[in-house]
Amino acid sequence: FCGPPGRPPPSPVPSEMVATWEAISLGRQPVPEYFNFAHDVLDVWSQMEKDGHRPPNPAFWWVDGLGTEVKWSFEELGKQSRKAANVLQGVCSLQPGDRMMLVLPRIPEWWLVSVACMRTGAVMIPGVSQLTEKDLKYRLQVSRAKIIITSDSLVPRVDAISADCPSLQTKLLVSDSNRSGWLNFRELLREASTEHNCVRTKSGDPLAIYFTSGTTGAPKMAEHTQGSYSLGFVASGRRWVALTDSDIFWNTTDTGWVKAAWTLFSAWPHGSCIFVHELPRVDVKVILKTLARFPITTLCCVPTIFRLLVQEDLTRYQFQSLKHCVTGGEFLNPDVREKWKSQTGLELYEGYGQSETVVICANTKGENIKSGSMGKASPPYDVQIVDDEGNILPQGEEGNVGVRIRPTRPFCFFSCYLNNPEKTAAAERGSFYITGDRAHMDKDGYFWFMGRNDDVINSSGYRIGPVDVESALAEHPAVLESAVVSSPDPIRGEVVKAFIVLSPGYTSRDPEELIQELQEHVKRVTAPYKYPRKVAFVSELPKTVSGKIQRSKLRNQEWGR
Ligand SMILES: Nc1ncnc2c1ncn2[C@@H]1O[C@H](COP(=O)(O)OP(=O)(O)OP(=O)(O)O)[C@@H](O)[C@H]1O
Repeated sequence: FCGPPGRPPPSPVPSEMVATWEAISLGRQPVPEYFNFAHDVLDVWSQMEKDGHRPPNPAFWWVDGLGTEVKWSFEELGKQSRKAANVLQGVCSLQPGDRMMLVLPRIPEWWLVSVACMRTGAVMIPGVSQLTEKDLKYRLQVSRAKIIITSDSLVPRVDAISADCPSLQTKLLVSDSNRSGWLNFRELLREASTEHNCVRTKSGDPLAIYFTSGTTGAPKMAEHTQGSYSLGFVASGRRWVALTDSDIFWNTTDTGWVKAAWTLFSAWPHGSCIFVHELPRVDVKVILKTLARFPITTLCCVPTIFRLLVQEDLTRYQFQSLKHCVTGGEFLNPDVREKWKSQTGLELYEGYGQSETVVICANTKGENIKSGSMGKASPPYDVQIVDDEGNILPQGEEGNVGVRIRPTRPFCFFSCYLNNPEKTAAAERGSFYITGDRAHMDKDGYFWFMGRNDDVINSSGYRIGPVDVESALAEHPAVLESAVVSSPDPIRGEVVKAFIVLSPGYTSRDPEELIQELQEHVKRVTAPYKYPRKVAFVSELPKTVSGKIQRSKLRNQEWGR
């Protein structure tokens, strides 16, 4: 079933088919020379659906919270995405290998266009709707994207810079109204043919480009291949996300982040349904009501959202079908996991990875969870703690999280930072790719995250990971959330400073007294040298649109950078 397009796909038994993909995903079988997710996965599921080999739940289920719903079977998804592919190849003249920027809110067209890119062999470059004119110009210029597809809100920003982007030939708008200089995607889709021959892509052909967030210089373009993403999530989709063809999986992520692609490539190989709520902004009440109202079986949110969810009285909600919850993208405080578990009876499985990779570590279903650890290495990755030269460090020692890339680079890995051989080389030390994160591994192979390289605090010779201090603070009822960073100190060089958002009910406490209480609390629950010598109460923490705490902003503020 990895054969060329054109031939009707055979209809194997789902379990056999998924087992083959999983064996490839685990590195136990070679990656086929040719692979195209739309043809080799989605169209095969469509056939199995027709043959009655799949439960009747949709492949895609979108709600806007106002009563509008879109439900597609694999067959309907196939039909609509073939129409979309015809729009891209026809009026937009997109050729295989051409790049397309995809900046849409959580609307069904994001999934359609992603699949249409696969069908046409185009390379998608997802981005978030918060991109400024400057961000858009930079991304369009360096990627030389030929098309951008977006919605109304971004039109003025794109129009303001498109004259400076010579490669940009077509602007596609997803809207019910028309704009001068823009093609209307919805109108074109309505007219398009449902007949389309999927392009025969090689597994090594590019599939997607993700811009890194650019914490250390200009954002870099991490390129993934067809094989990397299409097959790289099958194993973690089953082991970490525990997906089957009867599951309905909701990940609240923004479409511009890798997590949206992670979800797509985890869920659909298993025949699961991807559930989407338009969710224009994060609203915990909406999330809880949605979980109660729809038969969602599997949930993924960033830890920040779980931190907010556990502040609510969860016993007021009955989640009719929820049975498996995963999180990742930043550190999960053990306290949050325990509160979620005690209130819902559900375990929270943490995973760890990057835009450059698939899942690096995870707490998989059925394995013992060590609270505070991000789990064990996710095969086929060989993950080790290494020094700055790439030498493997002894168990328990803190170092860089490294993924082995020599003698064999895992297939499920970014190919390079495009146009940036220096940065690509700089991320490699010896036989390892260096993630930029610090951690240690215990004797059982569990990884314990300490912080990003830049976030680790060095105070009087002690190295302190911010997440340890934040987790200790999280155990105090006064703390809603916190961010811990280094702050200059004339004697110690740098000291630990905690920025704390107080829980409701604690805001009227005497600040000096509360600071002392919190400092004593941290000294009690973790090594005393880690306690925050400086504390500031704030109303909110700076976060990325994906909800991650931006410690670098607070640190720069402290150091006057
Ligand atoms: N489970 C986890 N625990 C702790 N940190 C995590 C976890 N999962 C992901 N991360 C953090 O998120 C990073 C990867 O995130 P992503 O690729 O989205 O880039 P980003 O957050 O935009 O960061 P960058 O600034 O490096 O571009 C990891 O390197 C790690 O620092």
